[in-house]
Amino acid sequence: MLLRFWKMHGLGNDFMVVDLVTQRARLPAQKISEWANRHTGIGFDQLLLVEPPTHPDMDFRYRIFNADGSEVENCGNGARCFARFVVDNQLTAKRDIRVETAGGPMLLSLTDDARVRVDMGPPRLAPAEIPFHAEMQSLSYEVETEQGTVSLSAISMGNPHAVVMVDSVDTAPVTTLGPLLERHHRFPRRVNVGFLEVLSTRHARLRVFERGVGETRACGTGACAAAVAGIQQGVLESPVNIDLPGGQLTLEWAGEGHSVIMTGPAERVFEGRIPL
Ligand SMILES: N[C@@H](CCC[C@H](N)C(=O)O)C(=O)O
Repeated sequence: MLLRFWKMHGLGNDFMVVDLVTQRARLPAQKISEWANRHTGIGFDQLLLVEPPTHPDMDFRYRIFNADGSEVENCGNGARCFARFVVDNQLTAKRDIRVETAGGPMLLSLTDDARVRVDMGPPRLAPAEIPFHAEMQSLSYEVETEQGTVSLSAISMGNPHAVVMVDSVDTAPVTTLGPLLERHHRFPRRVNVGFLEVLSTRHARLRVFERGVGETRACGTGACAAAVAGIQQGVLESPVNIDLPGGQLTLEWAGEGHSVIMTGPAERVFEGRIPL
């Protein structure tokens, strides 16, 4: 069979998006990592599946697979592409779309300026919910690594994130410390690692070493986690603009118990069919 898909991206974090509402397919992990390959496949950071909901109050189920084939709980840039995909493919006539993910429900809304606003739900800060091994919840934790002791915040946006404050993202050890922390024993389900440089209370820069992928051009959930970490530590204020290598996201957060709101673009690159 030929499987129809769209190639999309949100700030250069790129996706293969497959409609499993009108098509039926089973996609083994090995197939996903073959297609993710940038030399011999389609090339993408994540595969996004659009499925019918399993709960009556939801519009769709949204599933996410990293380039290594592992299924994960959430993807923020993908959520914006998901909204654009279901609207442009006329899978819904709604402008406010409720989706279920393994990381919890999300509300996706198309804005008048062609961007997508996502209610990502509240961040989870209790160590057991991240999951992260720590005796008690704290704004920052000291973690021992082969590169010395690293001070980081640990936050779940449905998926796990570590945020490390740096003086400059240009010189931050993204590709050396990133993989060490990704597989650190204190993060039993591995972790996405963000390096945050604060420029002012409303403006920051971020690079993210993503679990199951490596450094990407942008990470939506990583930007949410970085905004939460910065606001909690009193160095950022909501709303905050975060510059990633692929472009800018706007994040809003009113504090513990409130949802993080992320706004940014979602683009279609091309559509295709691939043998399954
Ligand atoms: N690119 C994403 C996050 C994708 C999942 C992540 N790599 C994980 O393993 O949790 C985003 O935009 O949030």
